[in-house]
Amino acid sequence: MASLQKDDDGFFNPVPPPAGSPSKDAKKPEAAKEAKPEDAAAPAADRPVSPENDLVKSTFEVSVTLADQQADPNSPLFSAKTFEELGISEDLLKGIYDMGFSKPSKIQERALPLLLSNPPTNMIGQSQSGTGKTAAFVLTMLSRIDFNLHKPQAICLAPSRELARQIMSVVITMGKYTAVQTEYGIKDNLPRDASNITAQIIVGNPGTMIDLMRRRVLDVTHIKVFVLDEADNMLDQDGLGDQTLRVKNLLPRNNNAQIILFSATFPDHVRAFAAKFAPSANKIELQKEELSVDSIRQFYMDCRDEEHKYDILVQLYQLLTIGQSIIFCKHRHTADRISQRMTAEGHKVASLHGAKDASERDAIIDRFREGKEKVLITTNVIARGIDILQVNMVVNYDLPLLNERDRSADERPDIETYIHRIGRTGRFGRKGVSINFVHDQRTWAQMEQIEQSLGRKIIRIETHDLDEMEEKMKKALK
Ligand SMILES: Nc1ncnc2c1ncn2[C@@H]1O[C@H](COP(=O)(O)OP(=O)(O)OP(=O)(O)O)[C@@H](O)[C@H]1O
Repeated sequence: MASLQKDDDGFFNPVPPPAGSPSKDAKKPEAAKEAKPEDAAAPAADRPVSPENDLVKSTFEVSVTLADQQADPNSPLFSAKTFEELGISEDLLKGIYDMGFSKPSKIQERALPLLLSNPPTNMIGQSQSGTGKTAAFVLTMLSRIDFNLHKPQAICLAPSRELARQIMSVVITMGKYTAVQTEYGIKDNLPRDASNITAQIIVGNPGTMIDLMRRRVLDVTHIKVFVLDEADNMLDQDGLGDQTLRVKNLLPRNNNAQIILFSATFPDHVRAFAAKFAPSANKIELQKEELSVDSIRQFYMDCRDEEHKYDILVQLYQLLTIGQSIIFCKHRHTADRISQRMTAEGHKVASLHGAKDASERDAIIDRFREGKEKVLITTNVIARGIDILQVNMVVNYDLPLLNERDRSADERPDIETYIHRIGRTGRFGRKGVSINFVHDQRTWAQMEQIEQSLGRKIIRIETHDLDEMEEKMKKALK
């Protein structure tokens, strides 16, 4: 939890367009309405695929089945409708098709008509990781603002700097046929003596947003839409809850902004607060057993001790670098130490956490996004929201525990953070693998609790049999 709170810092760096960002003249795919499997592969073409490489190839091939998944009523990617039928403006439709989207996902199909209807109604929306929630709230912000009014009209808050930058890149890409103007509410983006923000959409972190509002750099008189991405985390009293509430309380008393909360998880202890925060909201909820995505195969490896965990990670290096991988540790110093050791032993890895300065953080995530680094060793700082399609493996070097959120002695696993961490792979129908390292009775029991909570089997992989390991991975990614 500590790392999540400390994310709201650093310097502004321009966001590179997301990998595979649209070409200027791109049009709606001809066969969008009746996408054939081959057509569906187009959105994934941004990934650096080497055809001679089995694992990457199989990950690539899975995207070919996207059209099938979007036609399966049981899939979270299913939709019976087209984007045209959801009431989206022409300019925004062009932006969407430029991004290679041909059909909405389930959450987009269900949420967009509710989000766009008048009078505006609040929304609490839940959908599995990687199923397209960002597009739903970004399209709402872009649909509701008056482009002729040069005042802030939509605020979007996210828990980390990295996620705010990613959301902004979606706003810019989707809104490229509109006259939208945007500004960051992330630390050190604006000079201290900045005057009034005239941009319409502001995306950032709550600490900086409070500062901008208090200093009246951010005039909130005209705010019509207020979005919380990763809303359960943004509202959690053990997380960013206080700061988020302060942002809301700084909006004018009579302000009727549409409040939109999205997340893949809404644990019981934040549900009541969420309902108070977004009164009379339309609600889209998941059942407990729907929380984790089928396309992510979950494994565990039984290590002897802490040192053995490191050895196994090194042995896994070849598999980790076939696509891209994210390794989650509990502490920043663990992430740094592993990264330094592996680097000294000749492996190419990067580490990212909240203690690094912001310009460095931006450079590290950008390099990873561009595929220049293949292995990223990190903390919970990027457990949520980060969308990098080519990530096909996540390793929980340390399992996430509740005591990282509330600094208590609570050694139970943090199920929500686990769901978000493994959700960095298996994005929008792609296959992915997660591996948990356990090394003693305690961590074993914690993993069993995760297994029980999610109602899913976590499969053992032997630590001494690299061939078996590779075999299982290949099968999982097929
Ligand atoms: N309709 C669509 N067709 C094809 N791709 C889509 C569509 N909607 C979203 N995507 C892509 O799916 C990926 C996942 O979307 P997004 O990041 O919005 O997921 P999310 O639901 O917010 O996940 P998380 O809970 O992890 O934050 C992105 O790469 C996005 O561009």
